[in-house]
Amino acid sequence: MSVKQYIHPRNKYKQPPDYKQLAVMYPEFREIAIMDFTGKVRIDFKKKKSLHVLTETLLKHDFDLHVNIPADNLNPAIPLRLNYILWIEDLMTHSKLEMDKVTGIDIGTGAVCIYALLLAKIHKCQMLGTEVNMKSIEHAKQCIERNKLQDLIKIITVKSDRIFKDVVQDGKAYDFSMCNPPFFESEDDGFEKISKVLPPRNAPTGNDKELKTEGGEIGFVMKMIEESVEVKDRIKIYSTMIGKKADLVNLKRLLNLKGIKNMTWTEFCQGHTTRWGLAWSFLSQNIVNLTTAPVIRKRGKSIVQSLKNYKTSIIFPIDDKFSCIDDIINFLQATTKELNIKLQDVPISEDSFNGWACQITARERSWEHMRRKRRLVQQIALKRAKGEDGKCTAVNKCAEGTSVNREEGMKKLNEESYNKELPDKDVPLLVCKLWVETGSSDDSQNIIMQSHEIFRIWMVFENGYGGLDALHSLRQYLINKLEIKEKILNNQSKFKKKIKKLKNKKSLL
Ligand SMILES: C[S@@+](CC[C@H](N)C(=O)[O-])C[C@H]1O[C@@H](n2cnc3c(N)ncnc32)[C@H](O)[C@@H]1O
Repeated sequence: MSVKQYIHPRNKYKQPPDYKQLAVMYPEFREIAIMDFTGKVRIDFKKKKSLHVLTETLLKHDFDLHVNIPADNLNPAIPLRLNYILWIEDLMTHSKLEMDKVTGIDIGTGAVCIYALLLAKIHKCQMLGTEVNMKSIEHAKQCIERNKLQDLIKIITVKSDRIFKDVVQDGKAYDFSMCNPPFFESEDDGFEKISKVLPPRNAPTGNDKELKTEGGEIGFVMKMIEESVEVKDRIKIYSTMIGKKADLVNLKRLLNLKGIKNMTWTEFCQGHTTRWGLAWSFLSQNIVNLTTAPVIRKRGKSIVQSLKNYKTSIIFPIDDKFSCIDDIINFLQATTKELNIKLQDVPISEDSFNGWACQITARERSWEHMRRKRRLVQQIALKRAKGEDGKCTAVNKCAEGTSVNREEGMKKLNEESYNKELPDKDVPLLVCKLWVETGSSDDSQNIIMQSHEIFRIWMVFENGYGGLDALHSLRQYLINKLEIKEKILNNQSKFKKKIKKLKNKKSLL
């Protein structure tokens, strides 16, 4: 499957640029173009100069923008920048805002103020670029003047320990903010780190000042989120690009911790690199609902599907009660604690699974006791109610002694099942892994274009004398406790048939 299929559908670089045509039209491009013996024109991506010339040529050819990228500055690769801009367009349209009327902020606009230039040129957006580096600011201003976009773009200098506070102090409101944050920790040598892992496909570009920040990318975006809580809806939609999937997962958790549920994320796929976009808003979902905004997410086969052990799942739609993975994690942690089930987090490699995993070990069918306990309490309440009506005094008598009877009953019940269930106290009843992930309700698609999101809790059997029967009974308990019986999207008839078949063969327990 081509990587290009995940690029935004309106991104013109879905089709690679025609290098031959560019070489014919632009002498500076001709200088870096290489023609092979078949007559095919290519460029050397390992040369910094070639990357800069390619970007300058594409800006000129496709957008009528005239810039020169300083030799020691970051090369703003256009297909990625365009993917981000197209997502901003989607978010604005989804929020019923017209692109030619919106005002945006580009945090850390850089020496070429690339996002501001493109948005002003394509849509006539009013843009404010913020920057800490004086040299970049000077160069960005030259780019704006050269392209006669002074009426649409303004650049301001900000202090390096602030993100929005210097920007919105004049009381002005903005429709969106965007940012390509500095990626590396101040202490890191990012380039060295990258080149140690992989021989780079493209020459690294950019200097320490524009690429490094205290706390790295995650530190920068955390500060952005903190400040956004103060600035609130003076910016309608906050957004940022993210370079590492692990950072995306942690930042989504931070938003959730702050109670910011009106959020979304997407993938920017172009060629060999993937980046992510995260957006959030403090506006009510009646005004701007990011949770239903268009997104592009590669389906990617999660590693759970390739696991050999028997597995079943609970699939249900995301709603207000369970709106993000953290809600499910909290639910599972609380429920297993209540049931005296051991739960241990399972570390997972960041690229193979976009979710959370744990291993649980149950020594007894504590969930069944819970169920019986609940039924008993319900029965007692019913009996009491009948007694209060005066219709059933005999039962009422029985209800008077309920607490004693109930405790005794439960003790007996526990003893009975303990003796029955634990043939060897060292062998657990059930060990299984739980994998929690989000996905789309339409499994037939490779790309998720709209966030009709669902939760999938995979239950993967590991061992235990309770066998698949225990796994299935715990699954049922979780469904009841989640109160999703009516909403569940996968029915278990196949599973039940399989259990029945296995039981008949006496291969269970
Ligand atoms: C990775 S570069 C992105 C440049 C450009 N936006 C792009 O996408 O090519 C990050 C930029 O953020 C700037 N920067 C760092 N801290 C900042 C802050 N607190 N406020 C605004 N800009 C900052 C850096 O100087 C650098 O130019």
